[in-house]
Amino acid sequence: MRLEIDDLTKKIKDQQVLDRLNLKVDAAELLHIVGANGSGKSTLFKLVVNIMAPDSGRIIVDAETHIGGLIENPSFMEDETAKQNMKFLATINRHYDETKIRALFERFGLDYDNKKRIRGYSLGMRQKVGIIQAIMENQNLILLDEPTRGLDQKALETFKTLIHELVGEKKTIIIASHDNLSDLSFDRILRLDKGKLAPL
Ligand SMILES: Nc1ncnc2c1ncn2[C@@H]1O[C@H](COP(=O)(O)OP(=O)(O)OP(=O)(O)O)[C@@H](O)[C@H]1O
Repeated sequence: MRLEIDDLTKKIKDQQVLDRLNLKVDAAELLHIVGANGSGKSTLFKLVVNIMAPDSGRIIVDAETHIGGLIENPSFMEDETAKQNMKFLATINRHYDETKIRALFERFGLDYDNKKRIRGYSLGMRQKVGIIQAIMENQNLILLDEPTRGLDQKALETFKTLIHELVGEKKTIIIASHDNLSDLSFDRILRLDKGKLAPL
């Protein structure tokens, strides 16, 4: 796993969202990026997963980096079930591990065989499915944008336990949020402000 960001710049509609931003992430690091609404957290993640192009600067990832991401509101095929969505998403990389996914659904109190369409899922349920798809293929760089949004207390505990397990498995995890998630033991906390990352 390697992630290095050099002088990344992105303007959206005349707003300088990212301004020569630099970041070097260590393998197995648990990193927290804190930023106010609109500070550019989602934009940064979109650039890292390459669904948006920077104006300048570069993002270096190596061939061993397999990224899993929950960015903004997780989007799914709304008229399909959770299982159909997971199968589809995993098929892109041919890593469909039903036993693992089923266990993750159970931990979050979701029924993997529920025939309900994703359209009928609550915000918290969607968020859980979004977290699961970001980790279900053993991804080694996990980007989570406001992952705790909509989660109830029980789901929050499950989420924290899961993060600790992933840290134990030496996964590199970046969590972006507007508030501080103080009960996760982050290796580093950075603030995104005025387009740049700085120590909190
Ligand atoms: N598609 C778009 N059209 C217009 N403006 C956009 C678009 N995407 C992002 N922006 C603007 O870019 C800035 C950064 O947005 P971004 O979503 O990256 O912030 P964020 O830190 O993730 O915010 P939040 O915490 O509210 O999710 C905001 O000012 C936003 O209004």
